Amino acid sequence: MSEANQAFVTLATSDAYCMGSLVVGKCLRRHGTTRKLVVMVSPNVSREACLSLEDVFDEVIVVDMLDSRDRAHLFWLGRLDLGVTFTKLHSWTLTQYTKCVFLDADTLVLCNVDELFEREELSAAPDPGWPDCFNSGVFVFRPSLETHSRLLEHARMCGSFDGGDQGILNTFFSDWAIKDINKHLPFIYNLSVNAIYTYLPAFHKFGHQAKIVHFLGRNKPWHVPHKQQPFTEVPQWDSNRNLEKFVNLWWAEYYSHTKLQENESHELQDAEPIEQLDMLAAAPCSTHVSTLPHRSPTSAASPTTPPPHPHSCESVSQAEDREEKIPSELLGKLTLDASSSSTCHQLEDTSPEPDVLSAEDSEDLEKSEQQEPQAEQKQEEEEGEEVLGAEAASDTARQEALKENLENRKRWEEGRMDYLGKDAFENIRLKLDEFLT
Ligand SMILES: O=c1ccn([C@@H]2O[C@H](COP(=O)(O)OP(=O)(O)O[C@H]3O[C@H](CO)[C@@H](O)[C@H](O)[C@H]3O)[C@@H](O)[C@H]2O)c(=O)[nH]1
Ligand SMILES: [Mn+2]
Repeated sequence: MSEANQAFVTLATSDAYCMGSLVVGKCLRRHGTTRKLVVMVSPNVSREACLSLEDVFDEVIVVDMLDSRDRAHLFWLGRLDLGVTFTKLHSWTLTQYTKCVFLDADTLVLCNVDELFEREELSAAPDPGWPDCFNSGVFVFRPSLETHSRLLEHARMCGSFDGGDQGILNTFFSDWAIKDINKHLPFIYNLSVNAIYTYLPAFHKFGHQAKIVHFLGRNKPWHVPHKQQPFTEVPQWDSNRNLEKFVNLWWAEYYSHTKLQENESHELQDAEPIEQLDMLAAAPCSTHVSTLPHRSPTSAASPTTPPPHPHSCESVSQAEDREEKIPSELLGKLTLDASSSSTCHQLEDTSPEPDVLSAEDSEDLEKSEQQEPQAEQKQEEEEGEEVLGAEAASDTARQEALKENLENRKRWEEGRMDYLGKDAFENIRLKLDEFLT
């Protein structure tokens, strides 16, 4: 089978996710893939973002946005924003290729992974949350219009149990868990960063073999301000330091040159992943990564001096609310309209609302929507109460605790959250859960 008919595919439906797609393309190039690189973008993605992607990808293909609008299930997933992942199903329309490997925009490829093309549809790694399901951030598939329409029909008839593509794909390729072990990709091809927290000993033992890291979950590397020190406040968290290395590596890829100078030395060219990580841990955050040549040798999308991070003063939700944009230094001035609904194809009938949106679900959903700000406030109050209640010993301690609490609050209000530590989504969710039960 010809390698020319095979491609890596990724997807971005916003300029923020384009940052991730750009990194996916850059790291695949740098590790010398022989396959084509394709990115699907939705029509609302800015021209500047598309131009930047064109420097790295062989094809930038505009596809209609598909949104499940299945808020009930997305609520349980904790990610109301993921209805648009239905757009991933359009990957099956890329019939100019016979076999493809899909990579989420929040993945980081650490070495050459072309061997994935030896696998068959549908090969994927287990999901860390429910290992009998596969994670749809990395999977091998065969484009086919027939499969595409069957998938859409399946979505329409059955909906998705998580409101996103992963739910549909798992019920469509429902024998994945038991039928053929060759379709189980090793976890090192889709190492979710939360596994660093949930099974740190395994990460110590096997982490150095990782080939693709997946920043699964609400927090993405582009939310962590470049050069900020989000990890130093909890130095005892070994897992955070590991995560920091991956995030630094992601930024190094992001700022890497896409242009190859003849005979240029390649600082990080295809080194062993763990060596790269060590190097990056020691190197300043502005480390530049040189890339391998690709089809556009005269283009240079990245600046030589890294621009400041665009959202260093915003919370994840603030940033998401107003649709993040790629740094203008990199992509020029952006004029992204946050509302993409006009170009958004909904699967109106897809969401099995009458069947699946039980009264209880709706109530919970409404409750969460109404109470989120209150919950946040209560969280702050509780934090204060916990701290204040714990001391009671001396006024000085009380004042210090109060001061710290106020500082935390100020940091939060200024958008300087510790996303990967105290203010991690998991911690906030715990507080919300406490509040809601
Ligand atoms: O606004 C969005 C949201 C997602 N995506 C694309 O869809 C992918 C999946 O979204 P992501 O935020 O990466 O989801 P995860 O945190 O990885 O969550 C899990 O759940 C999702 C919904 O089922 C699956 O798509 C993921 O593969 C699975 O890992 C992204 O990487 C992008 O390629 C966009 O382009 N725009
Ligand atoms: Mn993902």
